[in-house]
Amino acid sequence: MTIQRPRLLLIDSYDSFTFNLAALCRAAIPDCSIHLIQNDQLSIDELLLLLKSFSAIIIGPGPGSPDLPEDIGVVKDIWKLSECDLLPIFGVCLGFQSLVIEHGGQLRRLQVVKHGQVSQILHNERDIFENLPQVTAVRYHSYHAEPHSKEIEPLAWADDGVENGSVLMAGRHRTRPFWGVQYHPESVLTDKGGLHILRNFWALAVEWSHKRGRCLFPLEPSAMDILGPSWPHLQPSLLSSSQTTGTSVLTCAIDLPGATAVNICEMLGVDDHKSPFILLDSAATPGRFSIIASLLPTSLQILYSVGDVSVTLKSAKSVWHETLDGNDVWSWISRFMRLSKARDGCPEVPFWGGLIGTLSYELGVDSLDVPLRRNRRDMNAHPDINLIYVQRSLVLDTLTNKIYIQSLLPDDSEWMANMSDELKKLPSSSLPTRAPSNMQSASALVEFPDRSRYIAKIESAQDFLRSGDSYELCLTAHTHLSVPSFLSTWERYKLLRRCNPAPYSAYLRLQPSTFLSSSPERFISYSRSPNTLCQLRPIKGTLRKAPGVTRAYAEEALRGSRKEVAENLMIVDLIRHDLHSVVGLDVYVKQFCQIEEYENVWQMVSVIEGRLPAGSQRDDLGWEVLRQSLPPGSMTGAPKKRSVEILQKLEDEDRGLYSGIFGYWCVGGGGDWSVAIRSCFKHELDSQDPEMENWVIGAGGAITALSDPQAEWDEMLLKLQGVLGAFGAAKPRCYD
Ligand SMILES: C=C(O[C@@H]1C=C(C(=O)O)C=C[C@H]1O)C(=O)O
Ligand SMILES: NC(=O)CC[C@H](N)C(=O)O
Repeated sequence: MTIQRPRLLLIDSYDSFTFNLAALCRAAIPDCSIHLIQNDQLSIDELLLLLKSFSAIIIGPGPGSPDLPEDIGVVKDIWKLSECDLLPIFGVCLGFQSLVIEHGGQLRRLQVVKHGQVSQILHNERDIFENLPQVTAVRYHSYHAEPHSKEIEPLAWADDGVENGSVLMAGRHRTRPFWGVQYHPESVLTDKGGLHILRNFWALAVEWSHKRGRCLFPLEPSAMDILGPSWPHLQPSLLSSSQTTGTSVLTCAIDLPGATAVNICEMLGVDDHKSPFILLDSAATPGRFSIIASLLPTSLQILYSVGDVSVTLKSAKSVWHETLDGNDVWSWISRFMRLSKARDGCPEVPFWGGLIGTLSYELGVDSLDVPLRRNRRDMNAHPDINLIYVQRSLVLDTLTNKIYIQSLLPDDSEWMANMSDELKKLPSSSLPTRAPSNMQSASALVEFPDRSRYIAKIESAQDFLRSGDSYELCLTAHTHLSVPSFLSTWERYKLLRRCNPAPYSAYLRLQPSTFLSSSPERFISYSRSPNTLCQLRPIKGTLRKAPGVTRAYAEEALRGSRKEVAENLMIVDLIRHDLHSVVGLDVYVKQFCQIEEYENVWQMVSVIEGRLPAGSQRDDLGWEVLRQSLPPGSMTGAPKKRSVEILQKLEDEDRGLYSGIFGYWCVGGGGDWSVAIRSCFKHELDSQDPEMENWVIGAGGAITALSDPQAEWDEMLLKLQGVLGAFGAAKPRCYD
């Protein structure tokens, strides 16, 4: 007799924590395989045909309300299974609420919603809580369900005191094999109420199935066609093996104490504004390497905007298009990088050559299947993908003062020797950047977001949080600047670098867009294969630096604040989900809510890492995680899809390059991308007047139910302030 592996059906209601639940199930139920469907993917009749092949169903959390068909989908009908179709079911949050209300219970709104809040769970140590004395668990909910019939047996509660009184936290059906919890067993801060509960559920489920004599049928090929492969899985398109062939990277390292990225750029002719220029600048710690491209007239630029059926390729002399032939742009870029694979670069240098540039926020919105605003192409839109293939580069290690001169071109030793000679002639430091004396008189016309409008948007965001549609929303707005163009974009970048030096600074002149960054936030970095390690570093929690605001003060104000930790936790859980969806099980939180110091602010930063099982060969794993994780969770809120839909309505215009990402994918396989915040950008055609330039600065912050609208407005201005300095502008006094 063959022993069947347990097989779970996980129903997702478009949540951003679903793969965390899948990982928890794998840990609790050894060797189980998990098939995931969306709650609107199959009708109940289609689902009934598949159920005999599953050991149990897990119903995940989600935005919205369990009594709205568009939010709950097929889950509503699952509770009505006939005796012969019956199987064990476990519901989490939205799934639990549905269980209770479909068995006579009442759905109610919490008076004080709980998003990312940790509660003590009181229970009677029975059933799924057997052998569990203490449970502290994370809650993400705006509704709660009260059992009004004998059918549901309550198993656990949270005592919310005057806020909400006693709130049901778990229950089971008295006669049918249905269980559920209101809290989130899969959250990283849920202690004991996660793994043990799932294990206890599984023991009870096995016992019930055994008594019933229920046996598991194999999954037929037709069912596999509907369900797709089980999780975790490697998509075949991503199973490319690591090549040992490919271009050989030429590297020459020289010691140049005193050399700066600014000096090197100026030596390379950054002030010639007719051609593109690229600097990824580690202008502050923890940044270490600064990358400067030495571009050629033949350097290839790759441009794409959502909806295009081809990729536009450009060099100084020509423009041509390559059709996507029904494939998506992501696989086009993956293929490009596979064909550009290189070897033998210096292992300690993160970038040997490869793609550098920007990906817009809307590219991510589109990949979530959320509709974009109409007519976005009528304006001088920035391309959604704007990358340059860099074949010659200089990488400055700011720690050792070594410069690596690198080329992917064959027989390029003459260029390398000349470059080395030129670099040795550089003065040993650059002159300090000063604001030009006429800066104030020719200062910028600044159009700030309207305060009362922004506050009204914060309040509507909070309505969406109270109605259960989102747990956190990162609301943002653009500030538009019109400035006389007497200062070159490079001079402006140097001012920004001086006002707000940051680890992910950048000067990217990628026609038609010029993008200047002083970002503190890494989105994702991924190491070279094999055993690619992906790291994401979301920031949530911002505090202005001021006299008396010491590290100890910032620790207390950020790490000691329930509101700030909740904001950060929600994004940590969201990113764990994004990573689990691609890499499978090996995802962990390396750092939780640490305080980091930047030029003008203290920030609270978490670090989440994920790795494929040893031996897996996936050259584009990092790219796949990047693609699945856009837009960055710290810029959307959670659950991501519903939050982005809400933000599309609340915000007035496309975010464009702001909130997207910028960085590189190296021909050796690694990559490093940052979140495009504390930055500004302009389009080369956006001013009718050649004497004027129009710049955009985006800024915003995460709104939660605990947010104070005035404080959120101030936080948005604080983030704006660091960039306004590069324009000789300041926020209006009347806003203080
Ligand atoms: C939205 C911005 O920043 C984001 C929001 C943060 C917060 O809410 O504390 C911190 C860093 C970013 O993820 C911005 O800088 O414009
Ligand atoms: N996390 C959840 O599943 C939340 C369920 C529901 N949207 C609520 O807010 O109550």
